[in-house]
Amino acid sequence: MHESTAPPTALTIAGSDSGGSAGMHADLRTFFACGVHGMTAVTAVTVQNTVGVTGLVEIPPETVAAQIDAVASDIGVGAAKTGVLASAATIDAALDSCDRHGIGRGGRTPFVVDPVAASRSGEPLLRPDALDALRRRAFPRATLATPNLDEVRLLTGIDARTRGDLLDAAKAIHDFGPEWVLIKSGHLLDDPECVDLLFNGTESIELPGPRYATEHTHGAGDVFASAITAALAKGASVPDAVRGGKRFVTRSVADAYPLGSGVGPVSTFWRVSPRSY
Ligand SMILES: Nc1ncnc2c1ncn2[C@@H]1O[C@H](COP(=O)(O)OP(=O)(O)O)[C@@H](O)[C@H]1O
Ligand SMILES: Cc1ncc(COP(=O)(O)OP(=O)(O)O)c(N)n1
Repeated sequence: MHESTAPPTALTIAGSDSGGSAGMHADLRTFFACGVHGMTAVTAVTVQNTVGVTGLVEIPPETVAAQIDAVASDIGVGAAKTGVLASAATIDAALDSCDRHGIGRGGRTPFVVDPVAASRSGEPLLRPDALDALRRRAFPRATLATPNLDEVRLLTGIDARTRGDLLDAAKAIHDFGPEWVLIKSGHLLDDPECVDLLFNGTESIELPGPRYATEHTHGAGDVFASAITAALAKGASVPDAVRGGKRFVTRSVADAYPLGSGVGPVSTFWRVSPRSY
């Protein structure tokens, strides 16, 4: 009998998107494209398409924890990331399980906290009580936190409007306890480029990238965090994983495609089926 070696593994603790553009769907497609076996702990089911989110049903917190326990105890988790965490109760249950399995700072397994708070069309994906739980439980365990500028505003009150404001934003998030912080610049619409900032309390690294004139960027943040998580699962350092993730998401935005009548997704299959360049 032929047995091959198992690939690296990564876990996403996230919500589903019925439209297939964001959330755990984007995460799994990115893990696949990066050669990593993807696993899921589903936190919420969203009713979502390219126009917006019209419903969200939370999975019971104990079921979220049970999913993490099931895959960590049997398959093993090379790296983990979060997406929609829904509520304080889900964050507490998920972080208790992560603690049991050495996921996050102080453990063996790198942990990327993407503090998704709302859909791009503005519908909340997080209960208000979850913001404090993110600060109290999730960030102190994070190897890397990856907020966008709306999430920075919600979590810190800092309203970053130019590239020059990103370091203050990174410092404020870093104060909550993650080892590294990645501030994403996609929402700086007046900036001709998309230059993100990586910070660890002493070192700050700029991640340059072009800004493409496309409205189809649904799922960009999920794809970025998942590509980073996949690289961490393969053993990359945080700066190398983030540089690789930036290349991956930039190419994904370059190949973004229209879908439905609203905002289309970034492409996660450009390595298999490239459209541009
Ligand atoms: N129009 C664009 N062209 C190129 N890169 C983009 C564009 N919009 C966003 N990005 C990049 O996609 C990644 C996700 O950024 P952002 O949109 O800020 O996060 P989120 O999807 O969580 O709101 C970042 O690396 C950002 O620089
Ligand atoms: C279920 C679900 N999870 C996350 C998001 C948000 O996706 P993200 O990539 O962070 O942001 P946008 O690129 O869509 O702005 C979502 N919509 N649904």
